[in-house]
Amino acid sequence: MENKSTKVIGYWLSEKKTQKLNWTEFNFVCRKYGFELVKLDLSRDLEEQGPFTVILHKLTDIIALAIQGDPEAQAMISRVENYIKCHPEVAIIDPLESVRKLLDRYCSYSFIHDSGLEKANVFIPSFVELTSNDFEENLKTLRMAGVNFPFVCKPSVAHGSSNAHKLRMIFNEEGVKDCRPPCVAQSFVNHNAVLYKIYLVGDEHFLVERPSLKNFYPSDRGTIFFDSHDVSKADSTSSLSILDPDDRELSTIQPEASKLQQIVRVVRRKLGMSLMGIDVVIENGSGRYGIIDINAYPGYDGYPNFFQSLMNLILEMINQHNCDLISPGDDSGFDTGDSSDEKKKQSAATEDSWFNC
Ligand SMILES: Nc1ncnc2c1ncn2[C@@H]1O[C@H](COP(=O)(O)OP(=O)(O)OP(=O)(O)O)[C@@H](O)[C@H]1O
Ligand SMILES: O=P(O)(O)O[C@H]1[C@H](OP(=O)(O)O)[C@@H](OP(=O)(O)O)[C@@H](O)[C@@H](O)[C@@H]1OP(=O)(O)O
Ligand SMILES: [Mg+2]
Repeated sequence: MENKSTKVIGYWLSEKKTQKLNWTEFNFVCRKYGFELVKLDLSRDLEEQGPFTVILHKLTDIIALAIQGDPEAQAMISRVENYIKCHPEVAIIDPLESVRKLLDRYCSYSFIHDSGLEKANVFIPSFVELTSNDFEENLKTLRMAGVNFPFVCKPSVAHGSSNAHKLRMIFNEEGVKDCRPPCVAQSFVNHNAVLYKIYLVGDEHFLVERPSLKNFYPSDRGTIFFDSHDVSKADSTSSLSILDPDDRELSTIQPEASKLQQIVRVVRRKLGMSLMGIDVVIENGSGRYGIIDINAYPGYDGYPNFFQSLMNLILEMINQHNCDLISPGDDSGFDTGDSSDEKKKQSAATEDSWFNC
C-alpha cells in the first residue's frame, strides 16, 4: 500500500507530556522500525506537513478548549479533522469522537454503565450530573439518582486542565452547597485506600496499584476539597489515604486477572480506543469492581517497555486499517471503533457538533 519508502508517524502531545514520557527514546524505536516521527504543527494546514501513515495524539486539552468555544483551539481541531476526512488511508490513534466521550465524566460513565458489565460484578458507582445552582433541586436530583452520602463531586470536564482534577468529598446535605455545577456527583465506594489503574495499549494491558482515599462514612463533617493528583499518584502521601484504626482490620480483596481482562475487553470495545487508563476500586464486603474513572492517553507510569508496546500497537493499527480499507463492508459485528468508523462520523459532523454524548 505504501507509495513512499518512509512511513511517517504524525504525532501531537503537549510539551509537558513529551517530557514526562521521555519521548526522544521513542524516536529510536521508530527508526528501528523504519518510521519517521514528525510533530504536527496545528497552526498550519496538515496537508503540507504530510503524508502521514498514522496519526498519534493526545489532544484532550485542545479538544476541551474547542468545546468551550476557544476559536484557536477550534481551528486546530478542524485542521486535524479535515486531514482525517481527506485521508481515509491514515490510521488514527485514537478517534477524536471517542476521546470527546471521555472528556465529559457524565458521558463516559453513562456509556460504560450501559455496557452489560454489571452481570460480571462490575459497576459504575451511582452518579448524576448537577447542572443547577439551586440547592433544593440538587438534593432532589441526587435522591432520584440514588447517589448516597458520602459522595465525590467531580467537575464534568474530566481532562485538559488542572481544574478537572479538583474534587470534593461531600458528607451531608449541607455539603451539597459546596458542589459547583456543572459537576458529576458519584457515590463513594469504600475500598481500603487501594486504587487499581489498568493501563491499556491496544490489546495489551498492565495493572498498577496506587494509593487512594481511605474509607469514609456519612457524617456531619465539612466538605473535603482535594486534588486527585495529590492522592493517587505513585508517590502520593496524602493524609486522606491513611486508614482509620478501625478500618485497618478490614481485608483487602486482590483483583482477579480474568475480571480485569473482562473489563478491558468491554471498555475497549465500547469506546473503540487503544490508549486508555481505567481506574478501578474493589468495594469492601461485596467484592464488586467499581470503575471510577477512565482517562485518555494516561501517564503509563510503571508500564514496562511502554514504547515497544506503543510501536506494536501502531503496526497493528496500520495493518488493521489497511484491511478495513480493502474490505470496508466486512463488518464482523465487533465494534472496534476504528478510524474508518471515525471518518464516517467525522463526515457527518457539523461545525457545532463539538461534543456528542
Ligand atoms: N466513587 C468513588 N469511590 C471511591 N473513591 C473515589 C471515587 N471517585 C474517586 N475516588 C477517589 O478519588 C480519586 C480521584 O478520582 P478520579 O480518578 O475520578 O479523579 P481524576 O481527576 O479523574 O483522576 P486522574 O488523575 O486519574 O484522571 C481516586 O483515585 C479515588 O481515590
Ligand atoms: O500526562 P498528562 O499530562 O496527560 O496527565 C495525565 C496523568 O498522567 P501523569 O501521571 O503523567 O500526570 C494521568 O495520570 P495516571 O492516571 O496515569 O496516573 C491522569 O491523571 C490523566 O487524567 C492526566 O491527563 P489530563 O487529565 O491532565 O489530560
Ligand atoms: Mg481522570
